[in-house]
Amino acid sequence: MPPERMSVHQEVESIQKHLQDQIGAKRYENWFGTSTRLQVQGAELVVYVASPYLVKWIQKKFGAHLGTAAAEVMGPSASVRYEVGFDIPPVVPVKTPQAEESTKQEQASSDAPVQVTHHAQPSAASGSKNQYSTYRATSESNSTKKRRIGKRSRSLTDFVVGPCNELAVAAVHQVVAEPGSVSPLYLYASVGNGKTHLLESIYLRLRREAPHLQVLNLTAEQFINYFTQAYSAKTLPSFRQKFRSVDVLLIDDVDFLDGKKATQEEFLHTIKEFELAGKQVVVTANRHPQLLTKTPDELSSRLVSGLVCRLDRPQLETRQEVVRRHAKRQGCEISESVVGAVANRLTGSCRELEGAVNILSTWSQMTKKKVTVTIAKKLLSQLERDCLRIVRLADVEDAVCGLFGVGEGMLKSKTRKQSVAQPRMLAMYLARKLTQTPYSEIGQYFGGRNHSTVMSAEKKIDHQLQESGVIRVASETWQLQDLVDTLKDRIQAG
Ligand SMILES: Nc1ncnc2c1ncn2[C@@H]1O[C@H](COP(=O)(O)OP(=O)(O)OP(=O)(O)O)[C@@H](O)[C@H]1O
Repeated sequence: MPPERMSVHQEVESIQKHLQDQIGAKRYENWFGTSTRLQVQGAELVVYVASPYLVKWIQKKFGAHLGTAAAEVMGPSASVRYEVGFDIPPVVPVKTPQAEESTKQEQASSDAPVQVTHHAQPSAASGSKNQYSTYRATSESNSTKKRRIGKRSRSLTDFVVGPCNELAVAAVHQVVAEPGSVSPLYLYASVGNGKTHLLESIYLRLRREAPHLQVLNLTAEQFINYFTQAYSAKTLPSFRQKFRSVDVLLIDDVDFLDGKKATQEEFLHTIKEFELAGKQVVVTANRHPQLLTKTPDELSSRLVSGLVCRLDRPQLETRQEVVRRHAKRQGCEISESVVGAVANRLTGSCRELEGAVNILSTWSQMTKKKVTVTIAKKLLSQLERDCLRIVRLADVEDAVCGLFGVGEGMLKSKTRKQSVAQPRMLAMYLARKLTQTPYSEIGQYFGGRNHSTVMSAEKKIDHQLQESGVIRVASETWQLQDLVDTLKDRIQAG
């Protein structure tokens, strides 16, 4: 019988001890004291490192030691994976047997017996084995997102495909089958509809099926951080070399770059290099490249030059399947009527659906009762009441001005210049659709205009939407539907 394994906490301690013995206490303290953390996950030793530069360094200098220590403590099939993250998790928690079990279940339900950047060598075999490195950047793009370290990885098989996202999913399959063939791939959607999930799926698939490729997965905010750090430290050449030497670049939330001139320029050069080398870039955003209004034309036209796919809000069948699968993952048994009740009620995003299932599941665990349709409806109406956001006219005004770069107060001015009149018309339309405000009050708000002006704005935009029309503002032409969807999402998200 194989010897029983220690707890993960003991294993980490033991690996740390082995490392100290191999490299000496001082070097250990220097390199593994504060800027690196170790975690044991199943048969993997995960080495969390503070920056991509450090990853290379740690792999080169200590890859073999880490491999040896992992093999000694966890057994010869142990493997070592490196993760990059600003939010390095605190010292490894001691896992309870239940936690261990749930980790195993999560791993089993994930696409991957996800695999590792390189296998640990039981003997003094080397970091040179480690001819490929797959980074995973793990700090978050903005405060609204949770960090991904320790979170369930989201795989392609977990992703529910429906008419709302099938083109995007087909493109993702193409990217993993032949990296570089659809580049740049630009995926955009409103919040919670699968952008990050698809990016992570690409990362996982490539790590498993093309481990020789270097894949860099990070958020646009991290890109900015690395860039500004390199800029201040005068290490831009090394930054460029590191970023441009990877084979596949995955960047989440590129809308975050909007208006950040210096980083946009750097990003543009990065994309150009990738294009020249026939390498793959995949980016996600909350809107079409054309609606990145503070982005230079050269960059937005690069971004549309590959394939641009929208992930629409999920239709009923997709929502139902998301609910079923998430309930199953939560171990929460729900009937088809409950699935229907949730999916009919929440139409916005998959994240919303998962949140609702979490509430039902928690209720069921706490009360030890099965969720009925009546209970589900009651819990969901409480949820809706708590989350209800009241849209004000000023929210509409802010969102429209922000998107078109119209100065404060201009929508309320008398000017009839097209660059202001068109956004104003759109603002009136959105005010009518998203608030309960009467026509006369909307007219009053936007510069003391008559109620008939608001009525005609509503009618005109409705008509143009039916005709799949475009709207011209200044020298730009916009797809009206995209514009309206983007603005609605922003206003409702607050
Ligand atoms: N089609 C889908 N099938 C299954 N799960 C999905 C699908 N779309 C989204 N989800 C789930 O919904 C949650 C939110 O998705 P994700 O984080 O990818 O959203 P996002 O589009 O990146 O949102 P944000 O704009 O906030 O970054 C995740 O848990 C994800 O796994």
